[in-house]
Amino acid sequence: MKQPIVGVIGGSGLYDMEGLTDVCEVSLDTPFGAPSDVFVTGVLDGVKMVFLPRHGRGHRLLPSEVPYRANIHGMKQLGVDRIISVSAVGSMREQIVPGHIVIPDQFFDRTQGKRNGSFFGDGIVGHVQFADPVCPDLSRLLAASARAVGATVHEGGTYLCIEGPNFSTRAESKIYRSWGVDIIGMTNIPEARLAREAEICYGTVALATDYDCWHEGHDDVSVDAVIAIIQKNVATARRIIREAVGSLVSRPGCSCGEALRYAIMTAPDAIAADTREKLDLLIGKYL
Ligand SMILES: CSC[C@H]1O[C@H](OP(=O)(O)O)[C@H](O)[C@@H]1O
Ligand SMILES: Nc1ncnc2[nH]cnc12
Repeated sequence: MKQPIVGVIGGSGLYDMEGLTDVCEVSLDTPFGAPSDVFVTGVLDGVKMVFLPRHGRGHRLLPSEVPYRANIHGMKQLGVDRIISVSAVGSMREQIVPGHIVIPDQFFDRTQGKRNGSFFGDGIVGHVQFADPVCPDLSRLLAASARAVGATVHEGGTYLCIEGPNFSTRAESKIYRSWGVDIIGMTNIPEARLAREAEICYGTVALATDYDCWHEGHDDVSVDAVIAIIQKNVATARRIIREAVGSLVSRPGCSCGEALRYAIMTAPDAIAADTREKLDLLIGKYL
């Protein structure tokens, strides 16, 4: 049975993985361009790991500039079957206090079309199911792991993804709250879509860093406030990952690994050879 290979995509404040043994830096290219940075591979408590800082080391890439397709394709090339995303988010609810952990189970897309959230196109059409955008098994494990390390964790919740890079206006923030969202960030939606198309389980550990700008009793979100909370809590995120990795089972019950089985609309003989080659790693087994 295939042993799990766990990918971690580190967000704001998480630019490396501690505790890995057999560490290697892997620089790779993809049919979708260059990833955010080199991938760091290694072993954590006996489990193979692949780490990538989403914004690159030194935090060089805007949320809209992150090469999401290359990042997920690179993870797939390295055999990753589960991705843990770590992200800083604003809280849209009083009870989600900065420092708390949220494991979202829904996303709401408010990006503005500047990112490519699909591997399909160029003569091949596919539509994956996305009603439940995160892996339920991985997310349950992440929530249990967060509890196990003593974090205050909110299991479930809707992550609203804005384009950024600026934070929201107060009017936007109040309207988003009226929509019933729980947290706000700028990065997770294209990743989750692409991970589903790549048949990789995806789950998010969201660290609440601020109350955005809707809360009259708190300062409006600013980078220095976000960084201060992340610095206090990044160790918790690392402990959650370690705890989760230690409890992984090799075969989850979810259907993420078969997301493309009924998704491809294009007749196999209508797919051009170069498109077929470009997508071979993702769809080859179905053609
Ligand atoms: C530094 S606050 C805004 C920034 O932080 C979040 O990034 P990530 O999801 O990579 O942790 C948010 O989405 C913004 O990109
Ligand atoms: N308030 C906020 N809005 C968008 N992204 C964020 N990341 C952290 N806090 C955020």
